[in-house]
Amino acid sequence: MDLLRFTTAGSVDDGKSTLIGRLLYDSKSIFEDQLEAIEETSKRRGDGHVDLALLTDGLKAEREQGITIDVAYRYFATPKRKFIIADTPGHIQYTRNMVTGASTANLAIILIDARKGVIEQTKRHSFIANLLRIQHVVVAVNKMDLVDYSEEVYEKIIKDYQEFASRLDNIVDITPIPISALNGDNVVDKSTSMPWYQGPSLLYHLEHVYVGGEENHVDARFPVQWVIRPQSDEWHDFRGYAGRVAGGVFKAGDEITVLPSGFTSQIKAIHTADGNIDEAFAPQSVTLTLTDEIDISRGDMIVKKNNPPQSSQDLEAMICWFSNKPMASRAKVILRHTSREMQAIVSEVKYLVDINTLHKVEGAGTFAMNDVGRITLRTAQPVIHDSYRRNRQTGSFILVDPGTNETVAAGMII
Ligand SMILES: Nc1nc2c(ncn2[C@@H]2O[C@H](COP(=O)(O)OP(=O)(O)OP(=O)(O)O)[C@@H](O)[C@H]2O)c(=O)[nH]1
Repeated sequence: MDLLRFTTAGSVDDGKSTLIGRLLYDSKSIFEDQLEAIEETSKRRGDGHVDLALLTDGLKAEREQGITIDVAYRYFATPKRKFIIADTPGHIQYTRNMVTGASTANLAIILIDARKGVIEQTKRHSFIANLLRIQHVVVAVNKMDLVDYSEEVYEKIIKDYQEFASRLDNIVDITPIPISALNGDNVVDKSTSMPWYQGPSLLYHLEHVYVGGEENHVDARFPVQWVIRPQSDEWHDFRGYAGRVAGGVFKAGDEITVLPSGFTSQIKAIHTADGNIDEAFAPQSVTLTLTDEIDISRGDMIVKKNNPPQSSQDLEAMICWFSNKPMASRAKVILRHTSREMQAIVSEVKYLVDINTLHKVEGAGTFAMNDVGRITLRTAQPVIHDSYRRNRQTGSFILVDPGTNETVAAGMII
C-alpha cells in the first residue's frame, strides 16, 4: 500500500499532540485498550472530555523528565494509505529535531494557533521544510473554535503566511486548512462550523495528495553497506553486496562501476529476502552479485557505468548546527555520508541565514545551536556524492564530534 511520511511542526501548545490524537482517534487507528486507558485517565483527572493529547503523552512525560527524545515515529493506516508521522517537540531550541524528523518526510504540517497567527516559529519551520526540500506543506490553522470560526481571521493568517512563503522556492504545494483539533473540525470529518471553507479535511488531503516522483529514478546509486561472504561450503563462491538503492534502477546485466576504485563489472543477480528480482529501485534493500570478482568494501558506491556522481574533497553545503556548543573555528569533524565515514574540517563559514528575513548574515564566523548557513568542508578523502537537489540520500550528511561522538550538524550538499 502507498505510504506517506509526514512531520508536524508547531510551537509549544499549538496543539500538535491533540491533532495527532484526533487523527488516530477519528480515523479509528487506535486500539480499544489504548482508548479505554485514556478515557479512564481523563475521567480520573476530571476532564470534561477525552484528552486526546494523552495518546502522545509518552513522549511528553519523557521530555518533562529531561530526557532528550529527538523524534518519535507513529504509524497509522486508513484503507487508502499508510502513514508514518515524525512527531517532534515544539520548543524553540528543538529546530534540530525538526530537521531530523523532516529529513525523510514527503509532507510537513505546520500548525498555527489561530489566536497568534504567523510567528517566528512558523517561519523557522517553513524555512527548514524548504531547506530539506519538502515539497508539500499543509498550513493547519488550529484552535479555530477560539476565534469563533472566523473566516476573516483565517484569511488574514493565510495571507501573511503566503507572503512569507513566496520566497521559499522548493515548496511547490501549500494547502491551508482551518481546523479545531480539540473538536475535530476538518481533521477527519468536514466541519459544519465553517461552511465558508470549501476545501478538503486534513485526513482527506493526506490520503489523496500526490507525492510520487520524489525519488530520483534516473541516477543509479547503490552505497554498499555490507559485503556478504557466507562461510558455508555450499556458498563458498558467493560474494554479495548488500545495501539500499539510493537512486535509479539496477537490472541484472547492467554494466556498473564501483567507486572510488573505478573497477567495472556487470550485475549478475539481485537477491532479496523474498527471492531474486529482475530490477531494484529506491528505496529497496537488496544484495547484488557481480560477474567479476573485484575488491569492494563497505562505503563504496556502485553506480551505472555512464552516469557517475561527483567526487570531491571540497564540499559546499547548507548545514543546521545541532550542538549546544558553538562550532569551533576550523572545526574538525567526522563526516558520515551514505555508508561512509571520514575526517573533515570546516574550512570556511560563508554565511548564516536569518530565518525571519531570509537574508544572509555574512562574517558571523561560527554557528550556535539551531543556526542554519553555508559552509565549505574539506574532507580527508574524495566524497562520492550528488547535490541534495538531485538526490536526498547521496546529497546529505551528518557531522559528528570525534571526541564526544555527538551529532553536531546535518548538512545538504549544494
Ligand atoms: N480550544 C482549543 N484548544 C485546543 C485545540 N487544540 C489543542 N488545544 C489545547 O491546547 C493545549 C495544548 O495542546 P497540545 O496538543 O498538548 O499541544 P502541543 O503542541 O502538542 O504541545 P507540546 O507537545 O507541549 O509541544 C491543550 O490544552 C489542548 O487541549 C483546539 O483546536 N481548540
